[in-house]
Amino acid sequence: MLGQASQYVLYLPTAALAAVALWLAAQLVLKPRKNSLPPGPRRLPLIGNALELRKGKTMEEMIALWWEQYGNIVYVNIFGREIVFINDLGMAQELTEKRGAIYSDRPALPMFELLGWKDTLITMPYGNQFRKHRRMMNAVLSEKAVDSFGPVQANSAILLVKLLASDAGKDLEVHISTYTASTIMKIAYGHDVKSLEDPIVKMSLEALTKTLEFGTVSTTILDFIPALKHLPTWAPGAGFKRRALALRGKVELSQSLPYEQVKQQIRNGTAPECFVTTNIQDCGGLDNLTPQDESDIQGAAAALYTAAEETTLAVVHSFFLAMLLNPKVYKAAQEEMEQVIGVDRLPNPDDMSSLPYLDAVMRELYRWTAPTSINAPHRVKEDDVYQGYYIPKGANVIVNNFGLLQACPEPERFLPERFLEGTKLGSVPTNPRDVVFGFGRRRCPGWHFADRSVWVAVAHVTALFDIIPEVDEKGQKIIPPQEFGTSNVRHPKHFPCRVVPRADRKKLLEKVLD
Ligand code: HEM
Repeated sequence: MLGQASQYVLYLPTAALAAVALWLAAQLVLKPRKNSLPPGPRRLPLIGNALELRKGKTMEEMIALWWEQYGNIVYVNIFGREIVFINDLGMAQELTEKRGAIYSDRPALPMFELLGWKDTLITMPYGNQFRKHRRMMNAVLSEKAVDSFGPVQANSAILLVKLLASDAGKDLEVHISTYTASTIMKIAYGHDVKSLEDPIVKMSLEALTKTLEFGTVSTTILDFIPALKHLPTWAPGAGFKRRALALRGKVELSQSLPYEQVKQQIRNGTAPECFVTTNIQDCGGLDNLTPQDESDIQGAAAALYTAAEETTLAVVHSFFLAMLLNPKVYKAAQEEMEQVIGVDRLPNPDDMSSLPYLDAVMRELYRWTAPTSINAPHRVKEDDVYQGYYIPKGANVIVNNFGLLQACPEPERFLPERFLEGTKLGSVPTNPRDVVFGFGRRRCPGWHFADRSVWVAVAHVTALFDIIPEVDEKGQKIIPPQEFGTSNVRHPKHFPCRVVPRADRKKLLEKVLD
């Protein structure tokens, strides 16, 4: 008979084998290997799927192709940058909300940094500084706080009405842009804006639009091959760097100049109440500001304008196109407004809940426009497993907002009825705001404010104006095509139209213009 100790010796190889088997099983179950990455196009060594990008004209087209071929979760690797595209609302919410602790980071955005955007929430990694900026923003942009902006938004709406009445909407985009700038500049810096010729707005707008020309955030050449930022400016292929550095001075000035203006006003005792003054006071006043406080307040204020301008413009501009192409819808919205608030006063946000048809128009507007067709990337902080798929640490999870909002019958048609009767809704969520403003802990902090701004503009226009086709030299109506650009924020392409006072609202309009 063997002693106890010898028995253990005999069992050792078996135990070791069992341990190895268990370890292997655990690796397979808990940490699926690379071959269980989500489906996606076949990758080539080093360049991964870079050649795939030739197949579609835009990122949206590429994603649509992959979606069709591989399903709701697609893995793509471009020069080592791992991207997981999500084409399903439930998946998007599960990952970014329920697993928000690890799905709320942003990837480094070297092109943004090269361009001089600093301490801006939009590109900030998930961490303490992120939480500080979200807190600063929530203090002024929460649903409750936004209630207090009623007078600012009403004044900006009057400015929009005046501009539209001045030239029958000939410079439509300029007027909407002025409207957006006037609300956000007032809130951020207490700065009154009457036109886009305002020097601060002019500079900020140029910095923003030229930045967007560099490509969709996180999908520029530099985002895929960050090492390219070290190319000397004279090198062939370094054109992007020369252009970026040429713009950098303007980007930096667009952040510092309005901020310095408020500081000067504080010194003079003339500072208006606004985001910058409130935050300087919260830090104990000018004398107690640390350099990091200064950089944070400056960056956060600039982010307000940067994030608000193009997005709000895109949605309000799309409203004009939608109403021009769908006169019956517009007529129905006007009739509802007439029945509910009459003809003697202008609508205000207190009327929102009494105008269900207009609300359905707003929902369809967000769906149809899909202003942020590709959501901003959420970087994964740790390896994860989702539905058996391995999601590697560092991957960028990008939700295909456009795809989610197109998942209904006749997606190209503007049909507010979808949201009233639930018909032709397909798998589009009943509130497209749950998609267009993003997800989880990175969801747009300005969304209450943005939604109000869009509603106030849309309601004022509906109350006072008709939107009719322009005519050509032969007197024929020009019906523009339903076309959108391909930039980061989805805008309608320029289209002609006339915005004329409603015949039976002239008195009210005169009162407004007085
Ligand atoms: C219709 C207009 C707007 C749309 C469609 C929109 C949409 C979005 C989306 C999709 C994101 C990314 C969310 C994510 O990563 O999941 C975002 C982020 C952001 N938005 Fe908006 N937005 C709008 C207006 C505004 C306004 C008016 C403000 C400020 C007053 C604002 C401030 C921001 C900021 C600061 C971020 C960055 C948040 C972060 O990274 O944590 N946005 N927005």
